[in-house]
Amino acid sequence: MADDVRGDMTLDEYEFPTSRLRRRIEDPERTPLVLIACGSFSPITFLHLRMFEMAADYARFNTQFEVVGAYLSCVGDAYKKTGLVKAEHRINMCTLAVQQSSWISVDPWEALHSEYLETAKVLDHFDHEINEVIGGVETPVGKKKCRIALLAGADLIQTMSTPGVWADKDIDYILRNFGAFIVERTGTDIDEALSTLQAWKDNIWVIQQLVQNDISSTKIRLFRRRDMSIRYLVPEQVVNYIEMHNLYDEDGAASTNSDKGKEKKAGESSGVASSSKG
Ligand SMILES: Nc1ncnc2c1ncn2[C@@H]1O[C@H](COP(=O)(O)OP(=O)(O)OP(=O)(O)O)[C@@H](O)[C@H]1O
Ligand SMILES: O=C(O)c1ccc[n+]([C@@H]2O[C@H](COP(=O)([O-])O)[C@@H](O)[C@H]2O)c1
Repeated sequence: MADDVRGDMTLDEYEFPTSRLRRRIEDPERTPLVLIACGSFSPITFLHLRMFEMAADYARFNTQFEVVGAYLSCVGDAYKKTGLVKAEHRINMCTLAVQQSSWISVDPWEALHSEYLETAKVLDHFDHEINEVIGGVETPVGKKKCRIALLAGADLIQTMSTPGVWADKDIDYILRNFGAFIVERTGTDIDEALSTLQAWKDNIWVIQQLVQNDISSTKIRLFRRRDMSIRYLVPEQVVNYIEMHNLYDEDGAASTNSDKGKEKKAGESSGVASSSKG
């Protein structure tokens, strides 16, 4: 049965989405892996979706893991980041974006909370639902617990070495118990980003982008404000949703916070020509 995931649902109506989670693996040598991408997704882009495919290929060719599922978890409105539209819209856009995927799900649990939830708590939630409630996955040698791992871009892991962004105990907790698959990102020096995280290097897997893709949600928002096309940068259903709800347009009515201040920086780096609107 399809999962019921709607941006306007409440926590009381929430059920953990399981329809795209594979319940069995055939190779007894492999460890089942579930990838969790945490972020704003304001809006979700094709690069966010590509991250899952890149990580699955990486895991298959370079590790003993076997991917059995993946989740997008949108941060809640309390995060108050620049350009964040309401969680309701972000959940709906993510749900539309993964409609064609057989293995990527959207879990609205984090975003349905009115208070901010640290990523360590979000990963605990997945561990609880998948390994305690469901009990892991079947293998020819009995049930195995899944490895739950964070999937993130290099910029996110870099924030772990920026003082004051993450609690030290959370970095240790996440990288010791879960680990992270990190996708290279233009503009972030991966060696520098990892230099302070050497204690957990065995739990950090770095994925090269073989086709460099520098899409960012910031640029999508910027294009919208300048009345430029965002088609083929985000899934078609997401384009339609953004247009139907007038998201990321000039007045930013649906936003939890404004994008002011980010526009110039993003415009400079993306080579976007100034328009009369910009
Ligand atoms: N072009 C990219 N290359 C690698 N990782 C990316 C890229 N775009 C986003 N990510 C990763 O996707 C995750 C979710 O990111 P997020 O929602 O913040 O997107 P973003 O495009 O970075 O957003 P914004 O532009 O609003 O800061 C993060 O781990 C981020 O590092
Ligand atoms: O748990 C933390 O302390 C923590 C500190 C910084 C960032 N995060 C998470 O990292 C993600 C960053 O998303 P973004 O859009 O700011 O790149 C988002 O899911 C945040 O909740 C989490």
